[in-house]
Amino acid sequence: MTAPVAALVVDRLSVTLGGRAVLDGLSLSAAPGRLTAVLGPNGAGKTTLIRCCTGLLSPDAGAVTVLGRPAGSAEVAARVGLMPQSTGAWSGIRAVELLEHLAGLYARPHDVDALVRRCGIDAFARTPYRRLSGGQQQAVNLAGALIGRPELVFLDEPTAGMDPHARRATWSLLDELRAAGVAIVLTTHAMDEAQALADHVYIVDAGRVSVSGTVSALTSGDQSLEDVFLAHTHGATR
Ligand SMILES: Nc1ncnc2c1ncn2[C@@H]1O[C@H](COP(=O)(O)OP(=O)(O)OP(=O)(O)O)[C@@H](O)[C@H]1O
Repeated sequence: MTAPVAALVVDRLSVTLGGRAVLDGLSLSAAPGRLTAVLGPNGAGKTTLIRCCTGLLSPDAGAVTVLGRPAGSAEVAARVGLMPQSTGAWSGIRAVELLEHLAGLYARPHDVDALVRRCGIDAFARTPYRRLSGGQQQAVNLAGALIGRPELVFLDEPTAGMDPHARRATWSLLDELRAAGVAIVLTTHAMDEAQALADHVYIVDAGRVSVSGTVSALTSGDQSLEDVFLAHTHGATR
């Protein structure tokens, strides 16, 4: 059996911002039907990595290949989803209007009503975005990332601010996406989340991968994933 083609290949990526090396030769990959977790302390470079992978930022060195094409190329833009940490000010638009607008950008989008129900946002789908709670905004942002049926989706701390019900509902949605063959790249500070969801984990520190592997390989012996994280990263934001 041949190995599945990688959905994402990040090859020795380097980015300098404000005179500082934010990414420093970082390499990783992600496969279809797998959830890849990128963990790291505040300021480790996770969001910068996602910005490079989605074509929002050009690296100083290295390459990112997304679905077989260079990151940011027009051919793959419609096949990739992004849930950023913050969407900025959507302001007065209602969730359902936002999703209808986004659906119009794709050739084969999900049905908005069905996605609204599946993401548990029906109760507040007609509330202006700025009036939503933090966790409700996260749920809308997740729906926005999925509306175009992406083959590869980047989720930057998708469950931050969600209550345990919403978090578990999101986990089950991610399981469904994975089973449907979607490649999921997720960042989180919740070690239990990474432990529960990830097929493969990359722990990033100061812009490079300090250790990687499956959860079971990383946590062999008595170590929890948090122990491994603490052992392979530095505490202070630099
Ligand atoms: N435009 C910029 N100019 C200068 N420095 C920047 C810029 N954008 C990001 N940085 C710096 O790059 C570093 C990495 O930021 P990044 O947002 O990628 O971290 P992160 O791993 O996502 O952190 P967190 O877990 O807190 O979200 C930080 O120190 C940040 O201050």
